[in-house]
Amino acid sequence: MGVFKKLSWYFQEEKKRYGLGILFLLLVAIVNLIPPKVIGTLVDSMNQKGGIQTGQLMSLLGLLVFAGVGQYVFRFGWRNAIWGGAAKLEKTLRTRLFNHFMKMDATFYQRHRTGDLMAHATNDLNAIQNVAGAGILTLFDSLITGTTTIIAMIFFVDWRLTLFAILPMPLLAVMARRLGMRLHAAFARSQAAFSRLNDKTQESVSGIKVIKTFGQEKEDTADFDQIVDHTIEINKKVNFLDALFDPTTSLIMGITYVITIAYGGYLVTSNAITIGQLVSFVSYVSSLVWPMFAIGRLFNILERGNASYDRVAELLNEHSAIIEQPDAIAAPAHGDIRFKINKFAYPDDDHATLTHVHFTLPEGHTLGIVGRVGAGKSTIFKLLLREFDDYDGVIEFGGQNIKAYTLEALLDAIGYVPQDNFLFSTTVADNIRFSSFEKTQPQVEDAARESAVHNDILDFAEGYGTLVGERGVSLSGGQKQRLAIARAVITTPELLIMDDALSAVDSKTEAEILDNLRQERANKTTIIAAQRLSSVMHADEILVLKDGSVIERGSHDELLANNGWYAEMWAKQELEQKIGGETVG
Ligand SMILES: Nc1ncnc2c1ncn2[C@@H]1O[C@H](COP(=O)(O)OP(=O)(O)OP(=O)(O)O)[C@@H](O)[C@H]1O
Repeated sequence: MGVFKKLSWYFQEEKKRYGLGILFLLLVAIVNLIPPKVIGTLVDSMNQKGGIQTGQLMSLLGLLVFAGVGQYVFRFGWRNAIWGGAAKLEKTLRTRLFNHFMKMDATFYQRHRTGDLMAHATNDLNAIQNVAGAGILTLFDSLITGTTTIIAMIFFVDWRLTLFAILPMPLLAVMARRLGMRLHAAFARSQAAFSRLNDKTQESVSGIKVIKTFGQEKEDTADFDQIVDHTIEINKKVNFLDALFDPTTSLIMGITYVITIAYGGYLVTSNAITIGQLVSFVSYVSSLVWPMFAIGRLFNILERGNASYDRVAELLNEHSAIIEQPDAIAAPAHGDIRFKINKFAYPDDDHATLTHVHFTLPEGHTLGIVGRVGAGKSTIFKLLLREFDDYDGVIEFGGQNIKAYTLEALLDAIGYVPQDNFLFSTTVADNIRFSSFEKTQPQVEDAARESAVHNDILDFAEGYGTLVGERGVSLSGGQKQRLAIARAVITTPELLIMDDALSAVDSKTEAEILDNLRQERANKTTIIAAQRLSSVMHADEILVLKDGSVIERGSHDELLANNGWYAEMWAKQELEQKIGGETVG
């Protein structure tokens, strides 16, 4: 019952709706008492000498029609109120959870796996919704129907018969609870097996090219079959337990009917009750099956809901480490960038990823950052984007600490092209105007021209209207990178960050894009991280990073004259270019 208390804020908010729902449940329970009573009276009247009078028959039939119509209306009423309340709760929690996910920082996503977060957003919310729907229904319906039926049995028939007849009923609740628990555990295993099967299917389908290239079809199919067998085995257990419900209910109800007929028959023969009353009683007994059964089910619904509520509440209680100051600057950031990091280590990592990385980037200048894989280039960007706040040092944008801005003001000023691009399942045009949907088609096309992807887009079957992403056409790595650049440059950001964003385009296209950027962004600041040195050779300053520290810095010419790592790498890449090889890092 604890989960009802935890959800009391919601029931409080929706007390009118739930009050109405419960009132309708009560009305349904009351009209439900009419048909058995009417049938009993009919039997008794037909048993009388001279049979039933037409007038009496008509009024009894009228009562039955009234009960039928009443049930129709009141059932609609409670369904509307209670199921509607449950759906509204799910929507409220879903929106809250989604907004929370949006607010959380990078460490949160490092702590929680995407699959788990998705499970919370689907299964857990479903279980909580069930408490506000089926939970409330089963609780009140079983209480109301159970009580009104027992009262009717006592008043309309006989209290002793009632007492004997309901004796086996608690067994029904116990059975529903115990079987329910076992079924729940089996169901959880079945869900886990199903997730595994899902993962496997997704992995095999998306990795089909690799599987075929390596001739692993047989092995993969065998692996798949094994997982399918395992899933079926577990589901058999679920079906077995599920199949026990009906026969067990029938058995317990059978015992109840035997007691009712035996003792009720005795009461009829001893003239304590009439035949009609016994007929009514049998009908009332069958109305008690559901309430008893429901009480057993209720515990399972509440238990699942409770565990799910705790998991969701725990997630919602986590706070982002990135906190905006109450008086944060909301005006978009612009101006020089001063990056002065003495030390930064990722959370839960003792080892410093950046040490003494200092640079000043005047507004309108371009900075190049090069270095081997894992040198710390992307980490610099993560700090600029305020994905992590916990470092020794300071980062300023336009003379203000970046932590002094609202996140929106900071991020609006930055156009970021990450290493791994993500395209949404929508049109090419909408992917480009992702951060600002008000951009017009000509603006979208300008951005595409600037990133040298316009002609490629015109070659697609439906041009800018072509669907990309999961359900769309497959794009080459270079096309994806250029679309990501277009998405970043369309807002003409104060600071453009390109994190190895040209690695998949050929040298000619790279030169074209860099040339466009120099022209279009003459007064704007740009930072380019790259493995290929030709991407940064025109930068005003280039930093060479090694193990998170700056080991060389200067312009392209200065670095060549320096004869260090940069000069050596340049010579190597020049040679590769000449012999037509690929870039190495
Ligand atoms: N979220 C993280 N948590 C812990 N360590 C991380 C995290 N991200 C990166 N690292 C580590 O920090 C170091 C620097 O990584 P970073 O991605 O900044 O390098 P990089 O120079 O951008 O390399 P690449 O060109 O491959 O992206 C690496 O050793 C990496 O393993």
